[in-house]
Amino acid sequence: MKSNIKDLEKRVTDALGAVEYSDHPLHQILADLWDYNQDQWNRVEQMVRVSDAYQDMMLKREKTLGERFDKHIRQLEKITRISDRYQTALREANLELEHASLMDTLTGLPNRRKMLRLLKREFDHRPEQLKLAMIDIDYFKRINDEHGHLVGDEVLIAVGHLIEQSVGELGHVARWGGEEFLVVFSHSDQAEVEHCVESLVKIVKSAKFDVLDGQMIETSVSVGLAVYQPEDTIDSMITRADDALYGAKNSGRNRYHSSH
Ligand SMILES: Nc1nc2c(ncn2[C@@H]2O[C@H](COP(=O)(O)OP(=O)(O)OP(=O)(O)O)[C@@H](O)[C@H]2O)c(=O)[nH]1
Repeated sequence: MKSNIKDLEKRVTDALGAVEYSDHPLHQILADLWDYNQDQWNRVEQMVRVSDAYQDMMLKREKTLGERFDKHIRQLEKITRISDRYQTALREANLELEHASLMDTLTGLPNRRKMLRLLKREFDHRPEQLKLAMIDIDYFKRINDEHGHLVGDEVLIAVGHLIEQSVGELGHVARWGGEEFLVVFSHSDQAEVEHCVESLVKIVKSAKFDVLDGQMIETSVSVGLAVYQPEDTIDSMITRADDALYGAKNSGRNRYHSSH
């Protein structure tokens, strides 16, 4: 607690009794002591001011650093979000590409590539269950020649749908190429498959396709059926289905033949 000089003088005078304080030898010593204390006090005050200024500066610097850190974090978050979006878009584009590369753009059916994959999988797992039906539209060239290519396309699409509907859950249908379709049956017995193929031939024959130019077009299909044999490979099964189809064509079309 800092004392006032007047208090001090009074306390000293009181302590010395009647003696006049200003004449006393202690007067100068106490005055010097007072000056010395005052100096110390000023020094302490100055140190406190320096310390406050230092703390103030440190707080400001901390704040600036914190703000910069937050800004960097925000930028990082933004970059991460952009990168996530980019990766998702890339994944989706890849899936779309993959899907597009496996589908026939005209009929919307799986294409030959996809069918070969499926065939390989089925062949690896349970070949003894496999039956293939190669289906070809009869005299399709005539439809193109008489009605034009666009009408031919419509007939192709319509026949593809009919085949898909007729086969249903029994098998998988693909556009094999041109006016040919391939059906893979992997879990049905021979009688079931033969019945399916036979009714498919009838259904196409009795259908009337209402196409672009307003005319009703009729057509038919020929089918070659290959049932798995122990020595078969995928290629040999396809060849046997093709041979049977050739037989059906040569026997007058609008029918199915089984390979031997
Ligand atoms: N419109 C259209 N025609 C196609 C397409 N792909 C193949 N074709 C046509 O299909 C026709 C096939 O003719 P051919 O191989 O002579 O057979 P076809 O006339 O059906 O006679 P058969 O098979 O012997 O009964 C050709 O004229 C091809 O141009 C297609 O995507 N769209």
